[in-house]
Amino acid sequence: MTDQLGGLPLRLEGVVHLYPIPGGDVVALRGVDLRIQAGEIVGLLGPSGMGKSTLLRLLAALYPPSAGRIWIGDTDIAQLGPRGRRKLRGRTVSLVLQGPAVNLLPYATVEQNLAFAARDRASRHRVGGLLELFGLGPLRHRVVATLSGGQQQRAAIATALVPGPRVLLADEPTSQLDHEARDDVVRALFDVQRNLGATVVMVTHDPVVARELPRLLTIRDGRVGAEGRSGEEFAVLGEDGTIQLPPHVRAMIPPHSLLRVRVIDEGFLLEPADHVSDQGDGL
Ligand SMILES: Nc1ncnc2c1ncn2[C@@H]1O[C@H](COP(=O)(O)OP(=O)(O)OP(=O)(O)O)[C@@H](O)[C@H]1O
Repeated sequence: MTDQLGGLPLRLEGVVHLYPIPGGDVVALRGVDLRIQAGEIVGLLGPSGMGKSTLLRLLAALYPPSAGRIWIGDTDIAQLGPRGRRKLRGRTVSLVLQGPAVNLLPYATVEQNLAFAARDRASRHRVGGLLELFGLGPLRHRVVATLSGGQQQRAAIATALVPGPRVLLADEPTSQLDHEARDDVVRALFDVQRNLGATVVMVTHDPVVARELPRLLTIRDGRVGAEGRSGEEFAVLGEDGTIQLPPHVRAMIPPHSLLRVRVIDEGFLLEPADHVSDQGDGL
């Protein structure tokens, strides 16, 4: 048995992140507002290059945001120095990077990998339970490099959990896996949430994995553009009142069009001003 880890809530307000490059900055995130409850499991979706991995790396306290606030529980990462962030990474938050092999020592056994991640008595105590929880007991003496991709990924998740983090972050944990291995890894991530109680945030491109998740955040143009719950997609109203229209609606109207916001009994309508008739017919 493995003790409950107990998840922490995450809160982001106005998070902006720039990467300085010669000749200018790349704006990876341009105002992310987001709340994730303690013990939730959430997916980050979105087109390539829209900021998903940046968001995950900021949550992992790898570096501070260029602007904005990121709370993990009661701790604002933006206020921490390198030492504080390192401490948080070691104990409170764990990141499983894309490609299971990069998270593990390939020529050590599964058990040795977990044991190396144990820094104190409590985490050493966790190793046996994690091997059991992720079906790694029979593989404990196998050298990591001899395992399949799915087995390596389960070992990477178990290793990330040894320090007892309360938030687990995973960057495309099922990429490069066959269907069976993918399903095993998804089950393992649900175990982290359900059995250990940790908060889980994962980036995924896989629609099958996305369908399993109760909450999906779509990152578009460096913001949370949309949110899916129980198969239905919603636009998200930012703290500053902005919303992103869904791509199929954006395709109907050119950028910089004027939109009229009309309050009606049931809510409101957005009307492209060019197409509004004298009678005021909307979209
Ligand atoms: N270290 C870096 N230096 C400069 N630019 C970067 C760096 N890392 C990311 N970027 C840029 O920041 C933007 C967001 O990148 P990010 O990797 O967060 O997107 P992503 O949504 O995770 O993409 P993918 O799905 O392809 O992994 C992109 O324009 C990317 O080129």
